[in-house]
Amino acid sequence: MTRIGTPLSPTATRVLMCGCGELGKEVVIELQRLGVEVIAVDRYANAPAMQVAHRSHVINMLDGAALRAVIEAEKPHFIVPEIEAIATATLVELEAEGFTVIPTARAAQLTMNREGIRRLAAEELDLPTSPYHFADTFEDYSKAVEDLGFPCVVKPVMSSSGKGQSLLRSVDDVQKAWDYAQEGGRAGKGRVIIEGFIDFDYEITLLTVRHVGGTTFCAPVGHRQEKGDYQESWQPQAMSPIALAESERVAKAVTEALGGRGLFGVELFIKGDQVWFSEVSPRPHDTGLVTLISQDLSQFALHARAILGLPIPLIRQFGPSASAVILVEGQSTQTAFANLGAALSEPDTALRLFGKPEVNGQRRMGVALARDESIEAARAKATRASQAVVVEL
Ligand SMILES: Nc1ncnc2c1ncn2[C@@H]1O[C@H](COP(=O)(O)OP(=O)(O)OP(=O)(O)O)[C@@H](O)[C@H]1O
Ligand SMILES: NCC(=O)N[C@@H]1O[C@H](COP(=O)([O-])[O-])[C@@H](O)[C@H]1O
Ligand SMILES: [Mg+2]
Repeated sequence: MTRIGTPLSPTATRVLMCGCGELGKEVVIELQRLGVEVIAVDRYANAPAMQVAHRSHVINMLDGAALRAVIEAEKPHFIVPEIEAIATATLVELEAEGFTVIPTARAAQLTMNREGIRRLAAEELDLPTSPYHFADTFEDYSKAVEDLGFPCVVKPVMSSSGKGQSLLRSVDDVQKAWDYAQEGGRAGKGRVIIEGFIDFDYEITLLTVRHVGGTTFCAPVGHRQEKGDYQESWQPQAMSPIALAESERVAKAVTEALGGRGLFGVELFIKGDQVWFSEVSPRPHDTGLVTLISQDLSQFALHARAILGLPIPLIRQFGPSASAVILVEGQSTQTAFANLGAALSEPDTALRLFGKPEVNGQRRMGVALARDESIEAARAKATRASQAVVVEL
């Protein structure tokens, strides 16, 4: 479809975003720039993407009937999942009824649950992954830990941003890691994955876009995670030509298997020339926030173009760039961000403040962005900008 109508008129091109966090907000801004009518849906009011959409709905997106009701009422041309925790079985049904899900309903379904995507990658596509087991009971989980040995990693099968995830170093960690995984899953108690620990040199996200003209890779994004949650990312990550070629092979295989059009974040672990597939987001990736300063077409602009069937002839990379998150800890519904003059005092810096309406515990509320002459300098600059921001609860 290369035709875009007038928003709020009978010719409108309508996109419904399922999930309205910081990633969705930037996608919505890109869609708005192209004159798309955007309907935003999430579990709470005033979510970031709702603040830049034409209208919004607050529903429990894990409730298939509620999701169906909104979609049938809004009749979007494109349904764009932004988080994993959605009633994806309903998306599969809606797709069969003629709706278009980005990239595909099956991709959303397979990646909602770590088991779906892991079995596809390791068992069907034969891609290298960490060794793994799934377990539903403490007993099976203990056996799996014993089999894989220490260190190993346990995660709820349905979770993201490291929620419920633990690194087990010894038998002393077994019980508390289980308890945390049972609390941390987005959809409540249940199955976990236990993975052998990969002692990688570095990890990357290979942003891969499937568009009308084929598949294009962005320059690799390196990142640093703490407790399963991203702290900083940079682009380009230096890689050996062999590791890069292998990364692109893996990314191509997994995105081709998921199909459809859109931007994917393929997470890979690298040691020397060796590459392991970890997981994939069939949507923009948090570590890809760096592309807001590192590329002429950010991952969000690429997603918008791919969704709408618009060409992507070239992605221009602007050189060493970095992002550093702004995490807020505490409790507030009126967080303020001060000292912004200092945060933005250096050239080639930028900030995104997501406008999340509440913090209760720890929450990513913004990100600082920077470009410089080297990755080291860009990382240091982004971190300085992030740390300069003074949070008032
Ligand atoms: N098997 C493993 N070996 C070594 N490190 C791992 C392993 N699994 C996860 N990690 C580390 O934990 C991080 C988060 O893991 P993972 O991506 O599976 O969690 P997540 O909750 O899906 O996070 P997100 O939603 O942010 O992608 C990884 O990026 C990596 O740094
Ligand atoms: N790793 C996945 C990720 O970063 N997802 C992003 O975080 C939002 C949820 O934030 P919240 O937990 O603060 O509501 C999601 O809506 C998405 O934008
Ligand atoms: Mg991940």
